[in-house]
Amino acid sequence: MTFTQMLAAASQARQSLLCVGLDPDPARFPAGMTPAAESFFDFCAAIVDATADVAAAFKPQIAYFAAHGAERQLQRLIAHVRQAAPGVPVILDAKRGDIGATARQYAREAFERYGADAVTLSPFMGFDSIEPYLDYADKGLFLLCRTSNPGGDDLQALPLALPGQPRLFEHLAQLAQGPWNVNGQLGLVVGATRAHEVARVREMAPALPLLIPGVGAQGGDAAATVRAGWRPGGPVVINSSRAILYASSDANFADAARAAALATRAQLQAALPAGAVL
Ligand SMILES: O=C(O)c1cc(=O)[nH]c(=O)n1[C@@H]1O[C@H](COP(=O)(O)O)[C@@H](O)[C@H]1O
Repeated sequence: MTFTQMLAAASQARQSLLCVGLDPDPARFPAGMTPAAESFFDFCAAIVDATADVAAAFKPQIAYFAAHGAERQLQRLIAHVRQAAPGVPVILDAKRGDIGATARQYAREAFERYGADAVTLSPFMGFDSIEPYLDYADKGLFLLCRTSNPGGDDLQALPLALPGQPRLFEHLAQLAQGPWNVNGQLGLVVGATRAHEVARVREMAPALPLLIPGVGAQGGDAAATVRAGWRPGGPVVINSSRAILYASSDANFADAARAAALATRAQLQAALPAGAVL
């Protein structure tokens, strides 16, 4: 099964477009939970258990683990997702990008060490920095395209001296939809804070899966994002991390996370066109 098929099956089974982001910040752990390495697993596993039937995907952000030496906890967590939410894909958010020889090591890290189903990549170094990941033909590769942060404008919005003068992110969407997508593994990251550009990316890349972060804590418009990005045959998965993880800082944090995830899923579903089938 390819990553895209896996994502579609999970999205259909859970009637959900929601990706639950796993960004464990010890400064925000609930009362009574220590910042010890084990807590990274305990906290995230509780969130996974509470949202296992709501999430179409989980997206652990590797820096939140690696910065605290908690890589083993990330490995345990991904194994836990397999048990608690079978069939739900894990998107490892690593935003890697390097020369081919080094990229090969990053690919091995994502897919062999962690066993992720997909990874986020920075395409800034060009196609040969993506190529080593293509050897893992059943895995998904989400290329940063039009990111949610304000500084995304600095480079991504620059017009290129190419026919039609596409902006950098538009050109990238074309490459990912076309010549770079040799195994059909590519998807794009587009920020929910830029709903009108989600629509533009969808126009340039009608069939690619879109990973859309930026709802919740970053204030993106969840409904506008779905309307702009979802098409039959053009899947989307919309990530929310902090708004779910830290919905409560008390002992009831997992129940609060579940409530936040259910509310977000409902909001995303309500924005689908009438008669849409996931
Ligand atoms: O690739 C990403 O996931 C990503 C791309 C982007 O453009 N913006 C963005 O916020 N992200 C990630 O998505 C998550 C957003 O977290 P919240 O703002 O807490 O929902 C973080 O893990 C970010 O690193």
